[in-house]
Amino acid sequence: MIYITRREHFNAAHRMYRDEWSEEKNFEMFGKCANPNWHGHNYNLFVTIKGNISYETGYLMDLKDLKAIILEYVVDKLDHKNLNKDVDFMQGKMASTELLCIEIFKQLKAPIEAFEGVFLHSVRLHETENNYAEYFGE
Ligand SMILES: Nc1nc2c(c(=O)[nH]1)N=C([C@H](O)[C@H](O)COP(=O)(O)OP(=O)(O)OP(=O)(O)O)CN2
Ligand SMILES: [Zn+2]
Repeated sequence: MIYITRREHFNAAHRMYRDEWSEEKNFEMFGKCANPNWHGHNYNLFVTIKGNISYETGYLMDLKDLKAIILEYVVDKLDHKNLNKDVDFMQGKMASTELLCIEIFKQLKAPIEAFEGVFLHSVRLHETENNYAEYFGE
């Protein structure tokens, strides 16, 4: 069993708030992240797959194929978008690092695992230099 990781990058805007809460309650819970003026992050995404190497190619999976999947199913949907409004798989969800990380994992699992013998191990999402979430599936 070998693990290999591909890093991708996207920029996105968001705001932490709940519509049904008052402005005061949102600020109490989320502080500056509730500011009605949206703010953005430069997200770094690390996708780790696992499986057995083909000794013919030396590859677990061609990283060009992994890149294409991440771009099609995740990055193209998130880059330069508003996470609260524009992203189909984030509709009705809080735009936190944790939930975004879980949803990205769900987006990637099937297309990656369509490759024989390849499994999605984890998704790690860095929101800032200091904060990241990591999800290994259920
Ligand atoms: N559990 C979570 N807590 C917070 C999240 C999150 O997704 N999950 N997100 C935020 C905000 O998005 C916020 O914008 C983070 O930015 P910031 O506070 O500037 O980031 P840093 O922690 O890296 O900066 P410091 O200077 O260390 O505050 C907040 N919380
Ligand atoms: Zn933020």
